[in-house]
Amino acid sequence: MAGMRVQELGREFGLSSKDMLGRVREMGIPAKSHASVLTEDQVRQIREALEPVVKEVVENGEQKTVVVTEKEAEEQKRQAEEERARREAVEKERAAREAERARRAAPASAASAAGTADERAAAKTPPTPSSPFSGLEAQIADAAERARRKAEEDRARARAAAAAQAVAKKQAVEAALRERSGGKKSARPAAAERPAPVAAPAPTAGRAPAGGGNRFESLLSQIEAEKKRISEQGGASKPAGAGRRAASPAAASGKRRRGDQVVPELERGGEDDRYARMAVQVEELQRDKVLADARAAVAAANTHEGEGRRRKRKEKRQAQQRERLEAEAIQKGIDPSLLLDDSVVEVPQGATVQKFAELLAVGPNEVIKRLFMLGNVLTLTQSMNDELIELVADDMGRKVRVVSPEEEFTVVYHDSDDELKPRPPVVTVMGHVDHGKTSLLDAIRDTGVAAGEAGGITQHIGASVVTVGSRKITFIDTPGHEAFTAMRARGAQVTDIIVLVVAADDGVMPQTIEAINHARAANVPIVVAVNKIDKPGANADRVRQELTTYEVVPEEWGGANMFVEVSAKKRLHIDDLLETILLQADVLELRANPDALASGFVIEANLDKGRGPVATVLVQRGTLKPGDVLVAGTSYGRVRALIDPHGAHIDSAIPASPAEVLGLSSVPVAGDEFRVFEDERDARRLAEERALRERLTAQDAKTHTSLTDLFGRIEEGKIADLNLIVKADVQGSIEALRGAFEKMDQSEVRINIVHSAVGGITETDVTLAAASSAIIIGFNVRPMGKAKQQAEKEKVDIRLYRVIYEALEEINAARVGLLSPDIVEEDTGIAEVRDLFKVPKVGTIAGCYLVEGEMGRDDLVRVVRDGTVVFEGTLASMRRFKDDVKSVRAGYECGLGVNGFQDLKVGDTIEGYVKKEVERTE
Ligand SMILES: Nc1nc2c(ncn2[C@@H]2O[C@H](COP(=O)(O)OP(=O)(O)OP(=O)(O)O)[C@@H](O)[C@H]2O)c(=O)[nH]1
Repeated sequence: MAGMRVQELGREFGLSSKDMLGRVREMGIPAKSHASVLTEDQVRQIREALEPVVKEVVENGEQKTVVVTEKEAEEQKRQAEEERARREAVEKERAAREAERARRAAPASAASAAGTADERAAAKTPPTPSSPFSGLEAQIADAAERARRKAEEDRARARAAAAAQAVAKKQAVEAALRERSGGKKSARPAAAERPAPVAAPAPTAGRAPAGGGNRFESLLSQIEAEKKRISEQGGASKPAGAGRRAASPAAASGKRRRGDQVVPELERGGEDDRYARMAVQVEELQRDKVLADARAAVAAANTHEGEGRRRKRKEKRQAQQRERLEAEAIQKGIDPSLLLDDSVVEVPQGATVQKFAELLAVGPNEVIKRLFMLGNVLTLTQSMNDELIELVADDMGRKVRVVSPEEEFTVVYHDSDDELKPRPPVVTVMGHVDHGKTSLLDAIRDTGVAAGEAGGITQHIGASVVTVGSRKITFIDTPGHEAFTAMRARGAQVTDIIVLVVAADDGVMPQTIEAINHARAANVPIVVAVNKIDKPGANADRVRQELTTYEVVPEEWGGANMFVEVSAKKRLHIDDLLETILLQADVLELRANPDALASGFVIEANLDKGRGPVATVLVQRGTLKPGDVLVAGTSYGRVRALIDPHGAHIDSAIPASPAEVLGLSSVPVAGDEFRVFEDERDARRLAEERALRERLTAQDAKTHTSLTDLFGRIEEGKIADLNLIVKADVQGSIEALRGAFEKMDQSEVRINIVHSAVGGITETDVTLAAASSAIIIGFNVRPMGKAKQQAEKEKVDIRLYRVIYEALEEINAARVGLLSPDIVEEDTGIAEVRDLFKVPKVGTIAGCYLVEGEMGRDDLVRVVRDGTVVFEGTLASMRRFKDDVKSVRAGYECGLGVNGFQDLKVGDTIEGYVKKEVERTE
């Protein structure tokens, strides 16, 4: 049952809706009206409270449910009073009527003196009326009156008896409570004060019906006396022997002492104990209610407080976790929302199908099926690449985040101020070709050696350390921006200062500018070494002047760059340069924590025949020692030996120190980060996962950069360089293109011409393009041999142009994602010229063999000789034997004439093509 209305419950107890509502409210149960629905609990509570005080009484042969409370008892007394008054009035009236009847009957009795016994008997009962009808009426009225009176008397007696019993029981309750409440009170001679014993009213009541009219008087007076006595007694007993009277008898009689709850003898009392039970129950109810309220209040307070505390703690923990995740996400360069979203499942990079299924709690078959639908047939133990992981998850409506091993093992170093110790600067030398980078490094090393390392012969390990007084400077041996960029591309930020070498006789050159750009991109300060000042044409000021254009401004001119004029060849001012580098280092306040597990970058690595994989590492933090377990890229191992740039075995390498490391499992790559692990297993795991990832990346790399997706890739940050292989019919085109690129803004994407040459596009070009993810640009050249097929296979983008302008425009557009719709030249057929015929008035006709496809009469054609397009135009004629035809298919011979081109040669190819506009997909 869902609930019950107040009125329904009232009906159950024989109470009016109003009464029931009052009771419900008294119990502290909120109910607005009689129609309010009570919950099951509330109904149970009300029943428990009311049932003990509900008593079945029999009245006039009918069963009736009566609920009695103290108030009702008083009401009953009041009614008894009223009844007594009414009865007195009735008695009076009856007496008057009797007198009247006697007066009327007097003549009749004289006339029938000799009447029968029946008549006498009749005369005794109803008075004889004056007329036969009036007599009968009087008799009927009399009989009715008597019956009514009798019923009233019975009712009054019953009420009086009930009231008397109630009083007696109340008294018994009082006595019982007094007894239970302690010896002192029970010792009071209360009984002696009582005018009548407890049981007295009952026999009185029992006698009542036997008596006449006055027996009610007597009974009621007894009740009254009893009431008064109880009132007085109750009031007197209250102060517990103090002798004080209660303020009012009603108050005294209506209250109970605390602490007296259960009166077992009364509990057993049956119907007669109604009053007592009621009193006890009311008290119990009140006490229980108060206690329950109190308990509930305490519990609520505790719960709220506890809940509050718990909630606060939970909230704090969650906030901390959120902050930590956010910080981590920012550190790792990922979207924090992915880390914070609980529904995102983290899948390690290169996870197998089985692992993926496990992580997503789905059946492996389901994954395999979806992979199959996506065109990838993978088995349980095969790895999924990032894209597949995301695709399949997306397909399943799940959110995943591919976690790279790097990310998994990413550590955030926090060194306190006192742990940081000054460290030497790490310097890279950059500059234009032949401006003297190598010479300068040699000069510096010589100077350094001369200054500190007696007899030391610097061996090439990728970096060298020079000593200047008590200080050291570490130089990265590989000069030029290629190595610097390659390192940077791998995330290696090893250089603190760049020494920009500018030949004083040559001035600022393209690679000088590139070097400036790289330095700026890496946010590394530049110290300018104006070299070759020994040369006759040297003009250091011109160099200064030119560099200002690129915001490299000498300090003496108010700029931020220190300039030193040197001669690497003559070893002039090398000391000054070193001092200046140290000054710049001072400005940078370079510091590192040497007391930690070592980490840094690989500067160089190679496979030594005798020593196995050898890596030169630059320690950036901590101290590297032999025996350390390190991971460098996909390589890991225990450091078997540490060798310094002088070839000496050392037992530690501190921050900014280069050292050769022996003992690695494989050869790492320059720019790889290295890290010492406490646990060799972790090291192996990270290395293995990285190796796996590399293999997957290699698979992915099949799609090389193309102009179409160039912008997308730049946007995604996947590429920062656009590598080009330029093939042209003449050298001039290449030079013109190179010049044009140099003028282009290369701040977003740097354009590198990886390779350039005159001639058709060869398979070697395609291989090189695939290796360097380059785009092949051809000016008036065509792919030769199998180059085209290979390019298709390797997904190398080949772009063919006729003029430089077209190429520049398209590259520029591609960089900003504004490539116009692609006009694709779709090859139709290729014909080989095998013979030549001179036809009068028509010109040269080429006897051809269709080697590929199907060429149409209206196709555009180009004449290609040694991979170079020698002519482009349309066909003048297409014939098979003597007939003009619309098309010729592969395997057939035909005669082709080219409009406006007579210079056809045997060995040329005539390529047919059509132009088609293709919607861009990006
Ligand atoms: N007169 C003079 N010649 C110098 C000086 N420094 C270098 N050279 C010469 O310039 C030429 C190029 O020097 P390198 O040190 O090889 O220049 P680089 O920048 O390393 O050249 P790449 O490695 O090709 O980029 C050599 O012939 C040097 O001898 C100098 O201070 N004075």
